[in-house]
Amino acid sequence: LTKYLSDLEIATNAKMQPIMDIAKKAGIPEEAIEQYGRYKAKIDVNQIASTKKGKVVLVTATSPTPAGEGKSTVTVGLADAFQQLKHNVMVALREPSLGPVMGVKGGATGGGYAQVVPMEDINLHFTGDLHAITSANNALAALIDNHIHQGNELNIDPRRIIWKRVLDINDRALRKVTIGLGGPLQGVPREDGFDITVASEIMAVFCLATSVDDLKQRLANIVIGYTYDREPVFVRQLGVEGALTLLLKEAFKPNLVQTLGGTPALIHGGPFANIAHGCNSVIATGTARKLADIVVTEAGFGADLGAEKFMNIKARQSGISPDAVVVVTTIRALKMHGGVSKSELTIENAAAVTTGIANLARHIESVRAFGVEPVIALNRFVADTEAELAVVLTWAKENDVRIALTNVWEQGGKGGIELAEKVLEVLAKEQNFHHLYELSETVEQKITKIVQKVYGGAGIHFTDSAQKQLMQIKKLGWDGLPVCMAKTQYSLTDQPSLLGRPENFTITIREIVPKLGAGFLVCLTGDIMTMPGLPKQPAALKMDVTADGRAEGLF
Ligand SMILES: Nc1ncnc2c1ncn2[C@@H]1O[C@H](COP(=O)(O)OP(=O)(O)O)[C@@H](O)[C@H]1O
Ligand SMILES: O=COP(=O)(O)O
Repeated sequence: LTKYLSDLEIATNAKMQPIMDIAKKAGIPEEAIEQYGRYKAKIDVNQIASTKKGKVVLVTATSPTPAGEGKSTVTVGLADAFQQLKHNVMVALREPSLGPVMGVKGGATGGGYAQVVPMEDINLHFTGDLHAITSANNALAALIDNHIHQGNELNIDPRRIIWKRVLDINDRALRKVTIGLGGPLQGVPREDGFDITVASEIMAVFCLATSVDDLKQRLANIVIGYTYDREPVFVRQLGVEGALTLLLKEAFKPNLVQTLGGTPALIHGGPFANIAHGCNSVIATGTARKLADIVVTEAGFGADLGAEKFMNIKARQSGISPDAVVVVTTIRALKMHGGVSKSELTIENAAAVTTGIANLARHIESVRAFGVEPVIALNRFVADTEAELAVVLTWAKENDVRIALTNVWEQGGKGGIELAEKVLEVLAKEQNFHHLYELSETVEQKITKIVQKVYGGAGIHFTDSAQKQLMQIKKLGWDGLPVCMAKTQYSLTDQPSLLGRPENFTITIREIVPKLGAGFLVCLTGDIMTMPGLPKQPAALKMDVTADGRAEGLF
């Protein structure tokens, strides 16, 4: 195989335009731009007066392999293709978490010649937003424990605090901890635990808030736990929503960078889609819509996760509904769903593609359940053979689904022209977007609809503790909220090893966590973890800094 440059080498060799030129291209007024060096800036959205509402193209995927199937790559390449076709286009992406960067999956800045740059900055500390979110989350945790230590006026039951600390690193050793040890001066001992920052409700609030004031109100509404009388305790009762907002107000401004093709890109917020809602911030997508005729954005993992939550949570709260949906799939993912082991995914196996295409079919049906027409982006890898590609291209034609063989990783925007043309066909038609459920339906009905119409399963089961939590949620009147399913990304079921297109299965809800600041109920299924662990060979092992100060091993 031809020696391909790494993502980092391509990004490092690229000649970036000064961010002020990118901002000008995007139509952002100078007074709105707060530069962070020559190639990054934060945008004061209050200085953008435009009332335009550009069309939104949501990029999702089929159930992925651990490496991911190319949503970020296709998002960037498709936007560059629209730009080559002379459309006024912007990208809206989530910010990478250091969890996957140092762990299994790697970065989230696309790949090959379809990347956002400067990829090294974006994949590491960027403009500090994730650190700000971590600090705000942990400041709240410290303020809760201090309240208890100083006399516990609110009568908080230390055994029923649901607010956890966070860290933006995969660290299984922190999943369950005991704090306050060492005697009366060290606080009040209790069990605690850490989630990864991108699972924090602060991240969700940050991504769903429409203004600083809305951010503050949402922070005030966060439930941190319950009193000894089982009454909920809100942040506002601690009187710290102002401090938390102060810690977040600069981070709350979306970040402007560029693609390798010079397309303006806003990157802001980064919730995972398996344990959180998986969409970049409303303020970034909303701002991009004010500036561009077409906004290409993505939601995490497969259509059963990020896309479902985009439709039922982000679109419902923000009014930003998709005008087209791109479903990214790959020969390797379909082979995996056709029963091929991960170590053999580069070996030709058209028959396995034929079997695994059932997973793609399921996701196409799911997108159509929301009244939006999907376009398949068959993201081509060098190992793909004509016979394997033909299986998918033929299936799409026989099933009347638009499809484009997409080569943006190798060619940048040029490799996405056919995809852009197919998406433009959909954008030219009125869509009949609708949510999957009404908020007035019961929590059980909402989850059942997702299981049946998106996962393809039969029904749901609540564990005893989840049943008790549901009863309390109903008693407190919180059951009118949408649900945010926390489920494995590998399977349509809650069992990671059940691939392909399982049917007649039940999803088990083991815990329900009310997130009143974000405005949804997180329903944890199977063994999903909100603090992932590092793998045997973390990506960190390949990272280094050369003698002349250059990064190495960043993908
Ligand atoms: N066509 C392709 N050929 C080779 N590598 C690719 C291709 N598309 C994506 N990749 C690589 O696969 C990984 C996952 O891509 P990414 O766009 O991050 O997926 P997702 O956003 O769906 O998680 C990245 O390392 C990216 O560089
Ligand atoms: O939340 C997960 O997002 P990716 O699919 O981009 O890894």
